[in-house]
Amino acid sequence: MLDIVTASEWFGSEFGRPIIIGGPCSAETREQVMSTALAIAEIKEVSIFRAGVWKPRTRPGNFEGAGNEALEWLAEAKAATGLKMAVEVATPAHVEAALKAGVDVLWVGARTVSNPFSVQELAAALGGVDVPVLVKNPINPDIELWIGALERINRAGCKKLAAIHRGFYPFEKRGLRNIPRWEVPIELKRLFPNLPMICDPSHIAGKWELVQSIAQQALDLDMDGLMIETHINPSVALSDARQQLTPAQLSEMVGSMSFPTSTTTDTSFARCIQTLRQRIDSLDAQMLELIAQRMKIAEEIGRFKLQQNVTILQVRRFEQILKDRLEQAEVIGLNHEFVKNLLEMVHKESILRQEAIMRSSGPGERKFPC
Ligand SMILES: O=C(O)C(=O)C[C@]1(C(=O)O)C=C[C@@H](O)C=C1
Repeated sequence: MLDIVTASEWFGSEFGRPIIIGGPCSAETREQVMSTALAIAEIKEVSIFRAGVWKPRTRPGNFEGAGNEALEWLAEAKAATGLKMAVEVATPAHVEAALKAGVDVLWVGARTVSNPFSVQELAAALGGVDVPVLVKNPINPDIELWIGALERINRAGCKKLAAIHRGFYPFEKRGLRNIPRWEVPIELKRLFPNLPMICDPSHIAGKWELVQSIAQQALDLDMDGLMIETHINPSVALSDARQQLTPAQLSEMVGSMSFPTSTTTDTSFARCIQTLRQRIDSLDAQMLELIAQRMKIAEEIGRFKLQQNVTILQVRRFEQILKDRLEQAEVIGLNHEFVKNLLEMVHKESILRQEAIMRSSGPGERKFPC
């Protein structure tokens, strides 16, 4: 369990869903921070300005952030725009410097979250701190590590918590920069329904032109906000140049997106969805009943195999099943990958049941080849 307060209580009543965070990957110069912040402040939906001050880079020799000096630029941007300021912290010294400079929101990056030692040190530094802390997912889709970081920070006394989904490391570099694996943030939402979930479509997309469709997908999946990298002139950005939007593009994007709510008071919608859900309930019940019948048959086959000393695995038969069912799937409009996964799961369960039958056979019941 996480002991958290809702996002609407973070900064007073005017603050809430969706939480839109915009700003450059890195704070590079005073001019870049000020011009980006002033332009972003014109977009009424954006309430928080983000900028990396200390940049954890994969390889040495790249721009590693402007450091403490950038905190002064952020303080100036905050005074000029009224936007809340957010920075990434990776060490207790970062936490101390950021809070001293009046930073309003801290986030913990994917690499830091991947290391419980670092998270524990950060948690100790965050003890009793009242600013919101946003916890990015770890690099690999390890939900326990993500939950562990949230718990460590929460146990230190931080109640203004949110998670950020920024996708997971792809072993092959093609298509999106990070693999979304939407099922992971969905599972986190299921486990912690009151934990705000913010999506970072910039890191998932890796290219500015793909950011909007990922952002829309996140909102359709009931995420509570977006963190979008925005730079006054992305072509000269010192980090993540390819995935940053201009403030004008951010404004257009936010204006053209749909922000669905998780529920509605419309009574005809409620009636329709209730009828449709009842049909789904009934079909699910039939589906499970059919799977149970199929398993009983697999067990019966297992008992014959035991008597005749025949192997459980029948590759040719399973291949034939896959081929036939996938042909049928295509005709009736079911996704190939989905049906293949489903059949593989069903086959695995059949095998487990037949193995249990073999294991429970008494001595002498099993023949051995002569
Ligand atoms: O046909 C069989 O021999 C079965 O035991 C059934 C079944 C299945 O579940 O479809 C299970 C295991 C075999 O590898 C092939 C198919």
